[in-house]
Amino acid sequence: MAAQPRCIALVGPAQSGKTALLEALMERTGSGERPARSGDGNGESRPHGMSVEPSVATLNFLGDPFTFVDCPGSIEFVHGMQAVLPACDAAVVVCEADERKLPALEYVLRTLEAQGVPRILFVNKIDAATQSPRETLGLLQAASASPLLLRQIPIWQDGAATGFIDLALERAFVYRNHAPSAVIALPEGELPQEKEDRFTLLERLADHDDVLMEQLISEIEPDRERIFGDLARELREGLAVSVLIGSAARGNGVGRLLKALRHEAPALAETRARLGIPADGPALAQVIQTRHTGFGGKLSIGRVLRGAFQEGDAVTASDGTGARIAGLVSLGGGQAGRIASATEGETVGFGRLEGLGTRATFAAGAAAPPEIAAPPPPAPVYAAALRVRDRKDDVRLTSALAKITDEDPGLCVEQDADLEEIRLLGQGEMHLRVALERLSARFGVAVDKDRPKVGYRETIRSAAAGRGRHKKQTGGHGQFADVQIAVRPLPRGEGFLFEDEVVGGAVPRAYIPSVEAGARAHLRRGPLGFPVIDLCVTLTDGASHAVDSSDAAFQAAARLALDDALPKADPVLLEPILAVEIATPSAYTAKATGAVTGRRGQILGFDARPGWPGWDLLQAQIPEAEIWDLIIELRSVTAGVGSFTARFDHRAELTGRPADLVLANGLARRAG
Ligand SMILES: Nc1nc2c(ncn2[C@@H]2O[C@H](COP(=O)(O)OP(=O)(O)OP(=O)(O)O)[C@@H](O)[C@H]2O)c(=O)[nH]1
Repeated sequence: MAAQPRCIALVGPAQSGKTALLEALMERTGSGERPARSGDGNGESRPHGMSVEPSVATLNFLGDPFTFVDCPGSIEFVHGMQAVLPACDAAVVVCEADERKLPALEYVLRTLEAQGVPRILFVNKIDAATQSPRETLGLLQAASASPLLLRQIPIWQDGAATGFIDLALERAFVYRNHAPSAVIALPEGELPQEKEDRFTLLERLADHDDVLMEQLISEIEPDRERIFGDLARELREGLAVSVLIGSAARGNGVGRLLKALRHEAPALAETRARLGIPADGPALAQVIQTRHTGFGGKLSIGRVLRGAFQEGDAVTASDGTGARIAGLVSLGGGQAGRIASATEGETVGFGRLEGLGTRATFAAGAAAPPEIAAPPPPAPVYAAALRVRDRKDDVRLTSALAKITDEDPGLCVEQDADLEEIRLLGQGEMHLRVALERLSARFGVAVDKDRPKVGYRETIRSAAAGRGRHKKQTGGHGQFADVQIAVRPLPRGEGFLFEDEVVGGAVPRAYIPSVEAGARAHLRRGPLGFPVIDLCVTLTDGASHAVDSSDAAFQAAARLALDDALPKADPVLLEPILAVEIATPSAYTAKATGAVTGRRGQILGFDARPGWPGWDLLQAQIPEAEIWDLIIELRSVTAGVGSFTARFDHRAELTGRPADLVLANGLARRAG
């Protein structure tokens, strides 16, 4: 029986060569075609020179089937990896000997460590390396909680790596571009280094293997089986991380990587154990990605973690949602096309699982399976207000947005009824740009984006009185109402209060609600141009006319009375202040603090970030008006990895120059 397909994630910092590695893997295994990418069709060139979503390819190596999922590395798209990881058997972390990318590498490794995903490090771009692997390892170790095990060392000739020695195998290879490396005799000159590095590797393995420790002490040569057995166990148990070297661009080191995965990567049974899934039970899968084609077809990419699914099977997700598999398709690797069933371990496309999103766990039958935990999507850090170019597209925009947010859990949509604004929120400027390109290319909805508006309010700082007299004598029925009010400030957050202190029926009972309604409506726009809040309006006196008074007349008089009172009550702008939590490597905390204070923000304190050694969590308050591009500055001062979450906290008075600017902008907008 053929082995069950393994599913391996390719992850790592931006531009480290994950896509190049996937292409090299496919080339090496003769799986010709480029990996399938989202709905835009196979082999789409990458318009922005980076991966913006996971792409999946299946291939066969020496009879063993593999699915590789090439995950984006750029910080604005890296969240695409989160939903992929739980269902994978292992991850290959593609990285470089580049100190500047260390925080990004650490971010990826912390994520894998937190989820307990077994991992191998592939140090790429050995063709351009200038450091010895030991130096590289010293650098990279800082990013990994588990010890790194150097398993290969390069053979140098005239400053370039021309081959490598595999320390576990004790065999030397010479690189051949885009072809398997050829075995050569261990070069004499490399022997002392090889002995030293191999001993270091074995010593590390002996930390968890007493027999091996005995053998090393007694200078008995351990057999290969034991060494490979230990390497496989350490990978599975996360005790250590093997480090392989190579060049994806030249196809060097790719065969050894495949062999390591073939022999050492955990099989599905172990992945199930990691996820707490019993071996027995109905067929079970998890959705790692969702794709919508422009023509209404939804494809959920899922890994089968138990059993097998057939086309037409009824399934139930862990939240109880039921669906039917409309069709099954294989992914990439040249054989993309309809298939009748999906077997255990395979990663395939499930057609039309309506109501099931990325991360959904689903099982065959009517019973809801327990959910496989996947980390929640990242909180949005950048927003844009959307404006359709053609008003006719308003309705289509809503359904297209629903589809792109279904595909990409890092995106979300917010409707602000007050400000009459639809906002798209995501992980950064480029993330939103790509999303809008998708809206236009795939759903034919052309959209422009603006900086989101800020929900300013206004209030009053002192008490004042006002009078409104509405009187119209036209033809037959006249209109008459006279209203006297007092306004006074209320504590922040209390909103609006209406009191009636009229005595002796100066305003008839029936018209008191009219005064309140008129006041409420009028307060939607105060003297500064914004909704007025945190004030009490008291009806103190008034007058009516037996024939000419009406609900409308009293509402009009209430408005006039407010127009009289509010400007005398010392109106002031209120701006929303957000409670912000910033996560950053401690080395950049001081710079992150600077980004807060430079935005009229206030630092409340900071702490160590739980589970992230070497990181801080900074608590701050920042005005909403200043936060829209905070992420851009934050990333630029934290080697790209700083992030934040924000929520509304309170409103604060805004005075002086920033207030003048808001008011001037408001006037300019009103003028046209
Ligand atoms: N010198 C050298 N360059 C490489 C190697 N592998 C990849 N590159 C280059 O590194 C750049 C990034 O490669 P990609 O494969 O696109 O990187 P990626 O990790 O998929 O990028 P993202 O998914 O956007 O993070 C490209 O310019 C590649 O040509 C390698 O082995 N050696």
